[in-house]
Amino acid sequence: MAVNHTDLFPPSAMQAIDAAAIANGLCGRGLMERAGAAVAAAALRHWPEMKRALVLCGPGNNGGDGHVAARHLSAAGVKVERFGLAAKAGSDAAWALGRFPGAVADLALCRPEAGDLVIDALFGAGLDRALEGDVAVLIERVNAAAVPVLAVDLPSGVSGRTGRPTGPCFTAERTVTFAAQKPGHVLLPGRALCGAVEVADIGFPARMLTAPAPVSINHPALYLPHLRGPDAAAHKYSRGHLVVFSGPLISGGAARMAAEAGLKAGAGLVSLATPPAAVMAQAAHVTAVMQRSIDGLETLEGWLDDRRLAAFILGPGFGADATSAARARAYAAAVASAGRRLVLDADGLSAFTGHGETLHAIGAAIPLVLTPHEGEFRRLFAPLAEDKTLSKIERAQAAAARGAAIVVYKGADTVIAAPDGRAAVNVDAPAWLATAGSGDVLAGLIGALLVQGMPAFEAACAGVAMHAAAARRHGPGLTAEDLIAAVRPLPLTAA
Ligand SMILES: NC(=O)C1=CN([C@@H]2O[C@H](COP(=O)(O)OP(=O)(O)OC[C@H]3O[C@@H](n4cnc5c(N)ncnc54)[C@H](O)[C@@H]3O)[C@@H](O)[C@H]2O)[C@H](O)CC1
Ligand SMILES: [K+]
Repeated sequence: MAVNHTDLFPPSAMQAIDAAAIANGLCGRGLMERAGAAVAAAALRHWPEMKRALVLCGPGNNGGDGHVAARHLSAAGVKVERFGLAAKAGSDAAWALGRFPGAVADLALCRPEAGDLVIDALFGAGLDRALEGDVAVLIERVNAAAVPVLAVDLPSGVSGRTGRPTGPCFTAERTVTFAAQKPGHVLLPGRALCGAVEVADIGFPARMLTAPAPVSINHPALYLPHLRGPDAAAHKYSRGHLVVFSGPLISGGAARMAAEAGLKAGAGLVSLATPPAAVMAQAAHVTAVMQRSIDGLETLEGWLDDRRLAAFILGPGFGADATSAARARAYAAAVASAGRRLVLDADGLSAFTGHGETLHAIGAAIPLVLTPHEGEFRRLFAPLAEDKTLSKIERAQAAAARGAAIVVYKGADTVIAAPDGRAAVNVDAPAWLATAGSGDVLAGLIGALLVQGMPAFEAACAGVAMHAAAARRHGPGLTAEDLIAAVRPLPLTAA
C-alpha cells in the first residue's frame, strides 16, 4: 500500500493504473471502498461540528466514492442527505449505492444551509466537458451559500490535467485525492480551487505507482544528488566564476541584484560585465562583486579566453531597444561559441522574439536556461502560449523542446521543463515573492548553481526552490534586497 508524494499523474495515467491494478487482481470495489472511507474520515476530522453532510454523487466512480463516504458518515451518526445522478447499472458506483440504499434526491432540490458540509463527488478524473444544466446551477448555489466544500479527487469542473475549469466549478476548502496528485492539484487556478489537498492511500502497491512521465513536484531529491559542495581544498575559482552582463547607467540595479544573489548562493566569484558608461555607477555600489568593462563583442571574445568564466547571465536591465537586443543576441552567441553556460532572462529573452532558430542553435550548443514570466513566454513562444488545450506543464515542455533549453516558466506555479520531457512544478512560493527584482535574484541563484557544476535542469529546480525558501524565511513585506539577504546555500534548512 502506498502513496506517491512527488510524481504527478494526469487523470488518464491514473485511470490506466486503476485498470491495470484491477487486471492484476486488485478489487476495484475495494479501491472505491477505501477512497470513500478516506473522504468520510477527512470530513469528520475537519468538520466535526457539521450539522448535515450534503453528499453530491455523480454517475461515475467519483459518485461511487461519494456513496461510500455517505455510508460511513451515516454510520458515524452524521445526518446525511444525498443528491445526484443515477449510476450506470452494474457499475462499481451502482454497487456502492446498493450498499447504502436510500433516497438520492434530484440535484435541483439541494439547498445548502449554514452548518452544512457539501461533499462534492460529482465528477473527478472522468470530467471531459463543461458542466451545465442542473449541476451548473447547483454549483452557483453552493458557491453563493458560502458553505464549506470537501471535494472528492478534484472539485467538479476542474480539469485534473490542466488545473483549469472547463466551465462552472466548485471552490473547495479541502480535497481528498487518491494515491498521488494530478497536475490539476498543483497548477493554478486548480491549486487554489482545491484548497488543502490530502492524498489518501487506497491500496495500490508502490510498484504500480510509477509515473508515466518524469513530471513531479519540485522537490529536493531532484537536485540534491547533483550538489557538489565545496571540499576542504576548495578555492574561489574552483567554486566557479559567474558573469552577469550589466545594462546601461539607468538600469544597472537589476544585474547587480543577480550578481549579489549569485555570490550569496555559492558562486566563488561574480563579475559584472559592464558597458564603459556604467562602470563608475556600478563601482559606487558593489564591493565583493567585481567588474569588467566590456565595450563590445571583441572585448567580450577576448575575455572569454579566460576558461575560468563558467556561466553567464544575460538580460536583467540589459536594455530592450533594437540596438541592445542585437547586442544581446551577439553576446549570447559569443558565450555559446565559447562553450559556456548561459541564463537568459528579461531583456535577454525579449531579444530573441522572432529569432527562435538562433535561440535553438544556442541551446543545442550549450547548457541554456530561459526564465520567462508569462509576458515573456507569450512573446517568445507565441503560438504555444495561445494554445488553450495545453496545460502549463505541457507548454513549458514544448517550449523547452523548441528552445533546446531548460525553461523556467515563472509564476505562482513556476514550471521547470527540459527538452527531454522532464518537468517539475514548484508549489511552495509565497505570494509576497512577486516583487520588483525578484526575477533578477532567481537568475542569479540559477547562475550560481551552474558555475558550481550542477546540470542545467537540476540547477533551475534548485534555484527556484532556494528562491521560494528565501522568501518564506523572510516573510511578507519582502523586497528583492531582503530576498538576497535571506538566501541560504543548499541543502536548504527549514525555512
Ligand atoms: N485510481 C483511483 O484514483 C481511483 C479513483 N476512483 C474514483 O473514480 C473517479 C473516476 O471515475 P470515472 O468513472 O472514470 O469518472 P467520473 O466519475 O469523474 O465521471 C465519469 C462520468 O461522467 C460523465 N461526464 C464527464 N464530464 C461530464 C460533464 N461535464 N457533464 C456531464 N457528464 C460528464 C462521463 O461521460 C462519465 O459517464 C476518480 O475521480 C475517483 O474519484 C475510484 O473510486 C477508486 C480508484
Ligand atoms: K469531485
